[in-house]
Amino acid sequence: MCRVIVICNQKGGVAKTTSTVNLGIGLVKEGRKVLLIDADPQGSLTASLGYVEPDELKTTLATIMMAVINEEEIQPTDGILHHKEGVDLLPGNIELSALEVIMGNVMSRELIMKEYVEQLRERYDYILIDCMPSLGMITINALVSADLVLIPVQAAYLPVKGLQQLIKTISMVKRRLNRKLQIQGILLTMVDFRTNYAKDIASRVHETYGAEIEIFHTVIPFSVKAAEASAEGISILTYCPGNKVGIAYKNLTQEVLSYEN
Ligand SMILES: Nc1ncnc2c1ncn2[C@@H]1O[C@H](COP(=O)(O)OP(=O)(O)OP(=O)(O)O)[C@@H](O)[C@H]1O
Repeated sequence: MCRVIVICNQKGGVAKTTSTVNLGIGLVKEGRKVLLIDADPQGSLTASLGYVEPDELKTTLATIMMAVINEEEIQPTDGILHHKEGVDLLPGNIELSALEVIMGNVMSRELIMKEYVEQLRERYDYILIDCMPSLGMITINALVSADLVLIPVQAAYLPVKGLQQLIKTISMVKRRLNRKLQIQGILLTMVDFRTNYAKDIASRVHETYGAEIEIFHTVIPFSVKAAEASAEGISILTYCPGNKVGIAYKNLTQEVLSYEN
């Protein structure tokens, strides 16, 4: 059974892309077939897997969604790239911004991505969708396509307001468009264990949301190696396997796998 996980938070720079890459490749290393979809016009997921000029790619999530809108014939594998670490990637680029505007006039516009993702379910064990930092129509499409939402939260400020908006949007999508949608958990990222502040934020997230939402036991520490790995176009699991961030993503992978049972 394929599981579609959306990595989502409308706050920018909270490690959505880093978590998509390292959880995705972590799952590949555990023998799962994984597709990553870049649903961010910045194309950071695409770039951090080594395709450093996302805007030059011909077939991307935007062109595929446009083909669905125009009812053109597409093969499910069109545009999918194979990364050297064994993960597949449907790239994304700036054309997603234009698409978001065009979609304003399209009938059943929330369902476009789902129509495509459904065709891919039989080919993969996991499909991870990396969202842009906004709750616009592309992100809504990702939530409608998904089974689970993973919410990275940077332990650097108290994210209460932003998270409430996100949780409200997820509940609305669940009520109106995708009844099976579940929040898999909040993932605390970039935690600097040397500071009391980070520890304080972590415990306040537990106090505020712990009763309502799962919080992953795994916490992702802060390390500059995370940025170095993405500049090399590979996961931190391969770039620096013994690094604390790599170890944390391996633990996160095990937690995600434990939901298979
Ligand atoms: N554990 C970590 N320790 C230190 N730096 C990190 C860590 N995880 C990610 N980063 C860095 O933080 C920055 C933001 O991370 P990332 O791009 O994954 O966030 P994002 O939520 O996807 O951003 P956006 O909202 O712009 O799409 C990047 O420079 C990344 O390399």
